[in-house]
Amino acid sequence: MSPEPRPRLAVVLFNLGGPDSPGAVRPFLENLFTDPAILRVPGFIRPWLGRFIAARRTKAASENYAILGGKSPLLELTEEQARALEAALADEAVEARCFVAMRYWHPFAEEAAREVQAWGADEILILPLYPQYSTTTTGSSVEDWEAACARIGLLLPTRVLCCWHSDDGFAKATATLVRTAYEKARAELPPTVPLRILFSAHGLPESIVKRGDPYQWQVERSVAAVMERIGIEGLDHALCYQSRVTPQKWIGPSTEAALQQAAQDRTAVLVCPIAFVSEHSETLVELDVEYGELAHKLGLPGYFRVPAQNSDPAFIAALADLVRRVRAGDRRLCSFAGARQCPKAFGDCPHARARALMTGVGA
Ligand SMILES: C=CC1=C(C)c2cc3[nH]c(cc4nc(cc5[nH]c(cc1n2)c(C)c5CCC(=O)O)C(CCC(=O)O)=C4C)c(C)c3C=C
Ligand SMILES: [Fe+2]
Ligand SMILES: [Fe+2]
Repeated sequence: MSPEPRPRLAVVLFNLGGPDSPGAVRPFLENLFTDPAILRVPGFIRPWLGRFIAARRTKAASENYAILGGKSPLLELTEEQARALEAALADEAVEARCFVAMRYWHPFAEEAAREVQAWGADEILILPLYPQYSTTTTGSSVEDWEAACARIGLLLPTRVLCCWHSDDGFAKATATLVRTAYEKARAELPPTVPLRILFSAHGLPESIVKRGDPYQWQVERSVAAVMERIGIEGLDHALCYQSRVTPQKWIGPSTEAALQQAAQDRTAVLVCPIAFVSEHSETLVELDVEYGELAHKLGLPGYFRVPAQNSDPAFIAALADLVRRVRAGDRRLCSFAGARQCPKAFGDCPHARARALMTGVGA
């Protein structure tokens, strides 16, 4: 007798996406800057203002992607994570397959949703590759996914993992990467030179945080969780924010200011990306090239970087564990069935409040 077929679980990984050729840079930026979660201006101005900002940003962004061979490595790396996660979930009571849905470039949510439909999934689990919830990232992708599913008539039981900023597996895997890089940097530095861990997160306009976006608070929680797992008493560390791309006031301190502070303190730095789990232009160009040059100009006694998690086995195991726990209904995770109901487990996810503030709907 052949065994009962296992129910099919589609795990959908959300990420931001990036251009796959030099010609894609401008339309990718147009998609990004016309997203109402990113450009919060009245709807009638957004299309032209978004396109205008995108046009102005195209040259600088193209120069960055040119360093990476004219395209972002994000899709390839996210696909690798998807395959590794699938392998880690191979022995489950469900048959799990991972799909990638990007927000601003291919494969868009609708392309991913069609693949899920064609595969014949029985249930869906949304796993954003953003550890911290922001209305500009996970929030925007969830809206986009729901709209895509409605368009193609994909109506399946769906669980959404809202955020995993302090997850034990994520924090431990990251702490191991930090410790390894720390020991390597320490070995290269003279013993008298101090070394500071600089956690660098993607910035956000301050107005978005003031309207209730929980991202900054969750980033702080991630830093605390990783530091706790590193477990070395009194380790010098600081948090800063990179990638400001609009003239408004963004949350700080900026990564530039943190490097200036390190120069004043005559300390070397080990930069650790804390809001990205894959390498892309903001790690490989902004951190490695631009801030590396700035560190050199400022005369820092050393500049090192912790690699992003990518498909690090401990990190993939942490993602697999999250998938299992969300399916099992672990109330300690902030997951929800249907984007408009967040249980605010542990009271530590102000995500539902953020949604209400953004959309006027909800909690
Ligand atoms: C107002 C603009 C932006 C906000 C707010 C923002 C939030 C935000 N973004 C990420 C993660 C990524 N951003 C990436 C690229 C990217 N982001 C912006 C603008 C905002 N992001 C731009 C204009 C770009 C394009 C690159 C550039 O012009 O410099 C990427 C992908 C990059 C790649 O190489 O593929 C990621 C990932 C987070 C986590 C976040 C807020 C929490
Ligand atoms: Fe961004
Ligand atoms: Fe939530």
